[in-house]
Amino acid sequence: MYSDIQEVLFSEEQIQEKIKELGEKLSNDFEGKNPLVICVLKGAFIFMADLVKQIRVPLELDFMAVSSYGQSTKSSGVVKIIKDLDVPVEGRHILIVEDIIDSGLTLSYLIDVLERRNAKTISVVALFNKPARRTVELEPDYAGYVLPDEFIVGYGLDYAEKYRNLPFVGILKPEIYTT
Ligand SMILES: O=P(O)(O)OC[C@H]1O[C@H](OP(=O)(O)OP(=O)(O)O)[C@H](O)[C@@H]1O
Ligand code: HPA
Ligand SMILES: [Mg+2]
Repeated sequence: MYSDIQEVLFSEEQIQEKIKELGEKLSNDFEGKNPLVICVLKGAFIFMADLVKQIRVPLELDFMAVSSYGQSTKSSGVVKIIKDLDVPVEGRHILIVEDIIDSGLTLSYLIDVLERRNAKTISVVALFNKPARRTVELEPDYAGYVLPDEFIVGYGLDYAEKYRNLPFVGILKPEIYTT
């Protein structure tokens, strides 16, 4: 598994440092709002777990599973809801927790769904941002690291469902996905 990685981009320690900063900002901005924090599965599961521990105001959690990449390193362009939320979002302050914004298709689809369900406010926190690949205009309200135009894995992010359990984030060797 480790030998499939070409380069480590962000260590476990660097990621935790960034999450602390994000948690501090979010704690200030969501004071008194009892936000519904939505984890976009599967990719965001580790980020969500680490982030909420750094948000020091009352909040509620829910989970939604969406998928558009499947076995590929490029978006299929079709975002499918695999698991929907358990609770209504009407009138709620929503914080969407994403691991990565790449083409932007997943988030723009999710924001549209939540707007139609009459959420009061919708904010987005994304640990990684790959602006070079955007096909729809969209920026996170809270952003961690900007990425080069490379396919990354680890810390929840997969290629064909593998590598999610790497504690760091790295660039996958191109021969892994081109063979
Ligand atoms: O901005 P985009 O181009 O839409 O890419 C970002 C989305 O793609 C990945 O999900 P994926 O469809 O791979 O599902 P997964 O989280 O289960 O891996 C990732 O976790 C984001 O949710
Ligand atoms: N890696 C893993 N999953 C992804 C990526 C990426 O670079 N972009 C969108 N989903
Ligand atoms: Mg994926």
